[in-house]
Amino acid sequence: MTVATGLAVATEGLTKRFRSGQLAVDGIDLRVPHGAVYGFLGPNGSGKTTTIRMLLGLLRPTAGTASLLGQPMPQGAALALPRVGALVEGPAFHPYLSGWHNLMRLDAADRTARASAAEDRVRGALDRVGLAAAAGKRYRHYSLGMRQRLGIAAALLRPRELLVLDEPTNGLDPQGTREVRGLLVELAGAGTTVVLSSHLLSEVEQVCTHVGVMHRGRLVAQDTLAGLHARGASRAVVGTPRPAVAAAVLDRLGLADVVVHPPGATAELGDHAPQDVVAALVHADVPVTEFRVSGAGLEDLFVSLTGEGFDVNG
Ligand SMILES: Nc1ncnc2c1ncn2[C@@H]1O[C@H](COP(=O)(O)OP(=O)(O)OP(=O)(O)O)[C@@H](O)[C@H]1O
Repeated sequence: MTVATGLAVATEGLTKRFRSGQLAVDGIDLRVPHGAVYGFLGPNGSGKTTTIRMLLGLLRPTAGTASLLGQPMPQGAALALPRVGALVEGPAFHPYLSGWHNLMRLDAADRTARASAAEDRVRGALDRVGLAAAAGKRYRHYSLGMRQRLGIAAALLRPRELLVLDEPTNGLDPQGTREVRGLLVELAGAGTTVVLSSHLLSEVEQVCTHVGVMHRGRLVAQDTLAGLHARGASRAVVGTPRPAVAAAVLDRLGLADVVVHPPGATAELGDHAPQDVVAALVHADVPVTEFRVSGAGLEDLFVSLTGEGFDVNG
């Protein structure tokens, strides 16, 4: 049952079908290496939150397995979760208490933490998320961004090996967004593995080393950011009335991911020189009406993977 792994997060065939019949997560194999900042990217409703809830043991999978820091979930929750900081739909903060007192309450609930150092921990966590000046303000008077940052502060009350954050910059103003992103980069620099879900391609591009792309419950791509850039940057696009023959030529040349796409075919160009590809097509009597190397980058790649545009703001 244990997922044998040296990975910070790993799943095998992780699946969730809700009682309503909705297949929210459909057999995904996540691979998050230690030290990665993993962007879990996908449009709203693609299954990110459901996956994260399963990873944290908050929701039982219908099928498949998940492991967190080498522990099978949910069975190994007691061993794994103290090493994991999570932000998922915010912890239950008390509206009439200040940020400071809310964190003191959460800290007191952690029996493994030394009580005499509680004030230092809370001060440190509020400082890190830029809420020191608002520490005395009641939670109900916090803006959405401040609430989000308090949630992250709660996740940082003790040193964590892994942070799992569901849309951590959602609802933040540009300044708050920059602060949270900076904080994530800083934490990652100190060795913390970070998994963050986002529907913002630009956010994932800015802070992540690895990316998993969700679409309708399926993980349609998973790679390093550099690897995805390479895939997005260099596809050969051939226009021809003989797409099947063209595809066979591309395949024979060793191009990866050959797709027949009438009226033409496309494939990953990889290291191949465009002129060699054109020469081989012509040599094989493929009438080439168009040849180009698509270099439109990640956004186009994601559109081609998911059939949907991504929100590129933020
Ligand atoms: N408790 C539930 N019961 C039934 N269906 C659910 C439940 N929770 C989520 N879903 C459905 O599962 C699908 C995936 O939802 P999920 O919240 O995981 O997506 P998401 O990618 O996190 O999107 P968002 O960013 O909007 O939260 C959606 O179609 C959603 O309506």
